[in-house]
Amino acid sequence: MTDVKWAEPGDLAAVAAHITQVVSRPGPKRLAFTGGSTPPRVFALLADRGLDWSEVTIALTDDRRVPDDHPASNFGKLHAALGDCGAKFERLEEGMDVAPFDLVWLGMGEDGHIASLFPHMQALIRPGPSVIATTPIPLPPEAPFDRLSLNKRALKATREIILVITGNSKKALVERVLAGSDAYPVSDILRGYGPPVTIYWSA
Ligand SMILES: O=C1O[C@H](COP(=O)(O)O)[C@@H](O)[C@H](O)[C@H]1O
Repeated sequence: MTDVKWAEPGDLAAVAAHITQVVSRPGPKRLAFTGGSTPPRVFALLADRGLDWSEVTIALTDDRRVPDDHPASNFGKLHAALGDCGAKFERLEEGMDVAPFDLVWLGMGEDGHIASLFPHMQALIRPGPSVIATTPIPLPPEAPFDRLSLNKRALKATREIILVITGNSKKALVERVLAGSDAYPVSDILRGYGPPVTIYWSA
């Protein structure tokens, strides 16, 4: 069973501190960052820290299939905040395989989706590749786009996962999963076999 622990409830500074620790380890590091609305707030904290990113490769767990300059582009937001930091950026391309990570940072939607693995979706499942095309059903009104996503195997190929959630309803969903619900995409991350997970929650 996965080793899951809750971080002390706090703000997103604790998430930035966790990522800082990983970035500050000696040697090459591979990080996968989530999409959604929370990351830019953490990117802003990281950008202010003067970290040495020269041995860091940053990938995304998922993205919307939109141009980089579209407001819904996860890559666009990542690049706007950290594009000059010195890290190498690895773009998601359908059908590609990715090397294992040191840290995978996941967010979670109100429906329990992680990356762009939704409870109901069309996904092109092919043997092998880590990056798959997905289409949520129904398309969420706030981001009605086809997606690219790391599959679960790639998300779990990491030394550790941090799951960063905000709000009481997402906290309640995670508590249901930890109490035994297998109904959500996040269930397998928290209750299947895989790397240790630290959950960061803030109101
Ligand atoms: O659409 C997405 O949103 C979720 C939740 O992100 P939030 O920061 O807006 O709560 C995210 O986990 C996922 O990667 C992304 O595709």
